[in-house]
Amino acid sequence: MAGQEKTIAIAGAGSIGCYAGGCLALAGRKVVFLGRGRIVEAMRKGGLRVSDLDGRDRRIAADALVVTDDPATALRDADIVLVAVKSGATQEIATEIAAHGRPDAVVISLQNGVDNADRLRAGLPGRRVLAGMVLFNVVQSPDGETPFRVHRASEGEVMIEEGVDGLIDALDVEGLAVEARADMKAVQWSKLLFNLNNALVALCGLPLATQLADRRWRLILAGQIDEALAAMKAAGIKPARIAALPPALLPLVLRLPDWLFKLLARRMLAIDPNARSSMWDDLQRGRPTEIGELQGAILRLAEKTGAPVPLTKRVIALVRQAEAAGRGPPGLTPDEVTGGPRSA
Ligand SMILES: NC(=O)C1=CN([C@@H]2O[C@H](COP(=O)(O)OP(=O)(O)OC[C@H]3O[C@@H](n4cnc5c(N)ncnc54)[C@H](OP(=O)(O)O)[C@@H]3O)[C@@H](O)[C@H]2O)C=CC1
Ligand SMILES: CC(C)(CO)C(=O)C(=O)O
Repeated sequence: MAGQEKTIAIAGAGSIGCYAGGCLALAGRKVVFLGRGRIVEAMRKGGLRVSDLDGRDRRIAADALVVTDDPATALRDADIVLVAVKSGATQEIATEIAAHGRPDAVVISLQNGVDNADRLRAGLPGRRVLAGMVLFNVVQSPDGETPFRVHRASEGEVMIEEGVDGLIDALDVEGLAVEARADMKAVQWSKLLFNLNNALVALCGLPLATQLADRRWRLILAGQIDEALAAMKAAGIKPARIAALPPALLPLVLRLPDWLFKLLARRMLAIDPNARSSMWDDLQRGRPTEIGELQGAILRLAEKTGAPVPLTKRVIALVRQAEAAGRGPPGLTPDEVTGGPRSA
């Protein structure tokens, strides 16, 4: 696949889709954004602003963008389809790609969770579907800000399953560091460990940097990671190393006192002060969350292996309650999440 002339469709123009698509468009790639309502309207009206924590800040005028809410228009010419919808919309987007996409297009899931690429494969038999994983956070501008802005709020790469020649050349551009991996299942399980914090951020409502700097929250995250690692071990799953720390050391480092954690985990804490988590975005907008794909994946492993996951179950229940209440992030304290004071 020869990179530059390929047409890239962004299936789900939200935080990740607009950031990835924005970087690709700024690098001269042909990009078509498939989105919905609020964001399509904002991009058509005011274009797109793409910024990051390294100080890059670029704008793409509305008339230089191809933005549509029509799947046929977005997908019919695409050589590469980057899927960036939330997990709950995977089935629907697979149906749209099956109906309107080219049979030879390469479809890449950029979604969190361990099952989305497999779901796309099931909905797109005979098509080339690759797993991908985004390791950074993206913050969207508040409603009404013009132009609509997506800001990469932390460091990190995009990892994509290896196997298609020229794909990395087509996608690895300024602001979007893309790397091919042979072990994407293990990468997905490893990213899931980090994503266990999405629910805690959603439940407390604090910015990610503030929440992670507080040991009481880190103890809860460490407890969830302990449960997840034990369930993975019982199921024979070995998460990949995707960060400076090997997965097995994460709980240990998270349990360090604040001063030592801040010293050792500088990269983890190098986050824009406004960044929260994609699950916080969902509660904030009254949308269903991905709790069933994140903590839910650990619960399913536990049910198969018999590994005990009481904290995981409690976090799932609290997020479900918040979804049902529909009043946004509930602003819980660490004790309210655990059901009482917690020991180290
Ligand atoms: N945000 C982040 O920082 C990170 C997110 N991720 C993962 O990336 C994935 C995408 O997350 P994120 O970008 O935050 O999600 P967003 O909700 O910001 O973006 C998804 C967008 O897709 C739109 N959409 C859904 N279905 C369709 C459809 N059929 N046609 C057109 N548009 C559609 C949604 O519209 P509507 O809301 O109207 O349904 C929404 O605007 C998730 O799996 C997430 O976990 C991974 C790393 C970081
Ligand atoms: C990068 C990270 C972990 C940021 O919280 C994320 O994946 C998300 O918000 O979904």
